Amino acid sequence: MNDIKVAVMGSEGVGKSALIVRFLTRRFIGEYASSSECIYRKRMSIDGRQLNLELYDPCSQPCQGKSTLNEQIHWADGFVVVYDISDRSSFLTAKAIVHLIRELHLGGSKSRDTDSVIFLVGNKQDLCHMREVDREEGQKLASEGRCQFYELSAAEHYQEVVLMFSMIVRNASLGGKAKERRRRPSGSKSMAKLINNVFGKRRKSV
Ligand SMILES: Nc1nc2c(ncn2[C@@H]2O[C@H](COP(=O)(O)OP(=O)(O)OP(=O)(O)O)[C@@H](O)[C@H]2O)c(=O)[nH]1
Repeated sequence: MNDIKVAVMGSEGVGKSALIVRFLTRRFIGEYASSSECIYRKRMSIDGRQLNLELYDPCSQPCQGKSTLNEQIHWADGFVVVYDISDRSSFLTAKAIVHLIRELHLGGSKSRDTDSVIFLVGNKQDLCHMREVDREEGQKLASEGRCQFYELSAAEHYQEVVLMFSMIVRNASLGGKAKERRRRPSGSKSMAKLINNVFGKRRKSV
């Protein structure tokens, strides 16, 4: 079965955990523990193919064994880069992350193949009365960084969140890195071991 690894990235408090929990459990809880990083696992069927999804939720606060941004980028097949539409500084962080992913993961590749594995997400759309980042700015960054763009609310939207995650998983499964792993099954085992060593973290199944 195909393993697909998606990292959810962005600055503190933008709603990374809220989006993941919404996708995995349908619920919006309101407060989420953020003292440890973790990988959530889920089996999915996309286009009739069975996939094992691993979703990485980083820890914004200093914590033991914390992986670096570079490690997260090298680990993942697909990226959800989140900012909060009511917080401009989170948008600037998202911008820096998008550029870093393009440089490190995609090696500056101009191939169309790589265009669809970064999703830029403006979260907390329900706070549009406190908006600090215009939708057009998000769209502009997405087109510069060749990302897909979504504006949504983990608090209020369920279908949109599910659609967004389903699309990134689908695109990541078709991307170059996942394809390469499928061609080299023996390599994938040792890679999984290596990743476990790097992250050395608890895994959750939902
Ligand atoms: N209004 C509103 N609040 C949200 C939304 N998504 C998340 N929040 C709130 O934003 C706060 C931070 O959410 P988290 O999911 O913990 O954010 P995070 O990015 O995982 O934060 P760290 O783990 O600290 O990096 C919480 O109080 C959430 O309830 C949203 O769509 N709308």
